[in-house]
Amino acid sequence: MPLFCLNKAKYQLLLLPHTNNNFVTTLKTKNPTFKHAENLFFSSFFNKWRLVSSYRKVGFSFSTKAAAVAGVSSSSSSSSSSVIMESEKKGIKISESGDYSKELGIAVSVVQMACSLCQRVQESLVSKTNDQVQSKDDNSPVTVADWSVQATVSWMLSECFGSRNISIVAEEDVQSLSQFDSIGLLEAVVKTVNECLAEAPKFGLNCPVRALGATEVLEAISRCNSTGGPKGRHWVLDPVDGTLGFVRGDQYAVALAMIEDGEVVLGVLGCPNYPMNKEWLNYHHRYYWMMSKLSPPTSESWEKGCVMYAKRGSGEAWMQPLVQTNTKYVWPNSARAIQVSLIDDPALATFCEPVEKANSSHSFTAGLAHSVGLRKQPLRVYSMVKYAAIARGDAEIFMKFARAGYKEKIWDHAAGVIIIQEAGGVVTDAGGRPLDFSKGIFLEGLDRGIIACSGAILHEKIIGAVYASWDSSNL
Ligand SMILES: Nc1ncnc2c1ncn2[C@@H]1O[C@H](COP(=O)(O)OS(=O)(=O)O)[C@@H](OP(=O)(O)O)[C@H]1O
Ligand SMILES: [Mg+2]
Repeated sequence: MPLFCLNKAKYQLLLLPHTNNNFVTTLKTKNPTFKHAENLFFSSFFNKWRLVSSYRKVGFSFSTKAAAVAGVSSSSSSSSSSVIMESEKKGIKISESGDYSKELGIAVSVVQMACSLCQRVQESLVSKTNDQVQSKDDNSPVTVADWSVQATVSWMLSECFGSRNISIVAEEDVQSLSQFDSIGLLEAVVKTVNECLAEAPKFGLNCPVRALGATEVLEAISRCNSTGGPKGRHWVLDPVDGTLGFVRGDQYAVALAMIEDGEVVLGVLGCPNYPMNKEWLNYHHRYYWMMSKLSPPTSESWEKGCVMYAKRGSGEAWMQPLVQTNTKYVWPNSARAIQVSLIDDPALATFCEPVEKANSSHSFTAGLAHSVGLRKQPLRVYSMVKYAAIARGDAEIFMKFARAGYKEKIWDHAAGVIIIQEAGGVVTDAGGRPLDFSKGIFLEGLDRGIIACSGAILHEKIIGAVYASWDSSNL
């Protein structure tokens, strides 16, 4: 590892991947049940259909195609919102019903803004010891970034589409922030939101005419109190997905999706620390951060950060680099198409899973991996960056098996699922059925766990292994 030879054993240890090899569990194989056969048939049909649409050459095509996906045109149309006017000037077409071009264009700009906010806050967390981390009721750390992103995205979407017309389902609630002993935190959030909104023109959006006050910020956060459901249009936001990764200076994501009549129709995933050199996904981002400080800042090997997006039924998913300081964002910002990996041999495939054992059973997935012949170490990555890794072709499988009783939330999956599907992959529950985003904030009816794969062959193998081993597992 010449890159890491700092002649200090300490550093070599630090640079070890934060993954363990747990390929030791052996499983008793059982015959598939009738339900298994039925679900395999279902998933196989579904997968083949997906596969047919995904087996095409995408390569590195640039801007014009990405622009077409988002409906970019030079046409203008009348609109009362100044933010929309600005978007139109940028070339984002006002969408007709079912087109979603305007929504996609604005969502991508807003996520770019949110990523820039998060980067600033995370830099300050990584470089100093922080007093910006709070405890939520469930003891997970919550940061200024969570609330600030939620306020910013909510304010921007309300400006663009009208606060009365908009339904937003988002992770954070306003309670702990509005308590009297949170004044310092609220001040920090208001400051962070205003700093971010002041930069809106750089992202082709309009900033408020004057800085927002605390009441307006709290209002913007609490406006995200929708519970979604089977009818109508709902935006779904995870302001900082992978809070643990964020506070540890590692991977996290800003995830924004749009659900219409229970179906995810748009997904935007900002991954500010996603390394363009995929090998770095194996390492704790803190070391990447440290190395990038040591080596020249212009070095291409440290290039990181992207926003991925997709629109339902387009059969295409796209990735833009993050907007750099002093650069103006111009849609579609050198977007390039992304596609899932074509590897279907388990021995060559990489599987991802949550870092925390508490969030997914590492021993069960190690057993599955062993039984289908996966040989590589699991890639443990925080947040929906795991979905991004599959969509970009950097890994082939993502598995999550939460403990019994835990209900998965729609904001932890919506954006990632549609991006993988449009990039040519398959996402289902462990019974082979599509995830149901129509039932409110939870993925109700989820069968055991979530399986996302680059293609049908690996997907069928994993689903088969789940059926074969579930009854003997202690899940
Ligand atoms: N007990 C339990 N079981 C399963 N899942 C849980 C659990 N608790 C939380 N969560 C949700 O998992 C989100 C983090 O998932 P990750 O895949 O990033 O997990 S990990 O941090 O890498 O371990 C995390 O999202 P964030 O809160 O945005 O970080 C939670 O929504
Ligand atoms: Mg989350």
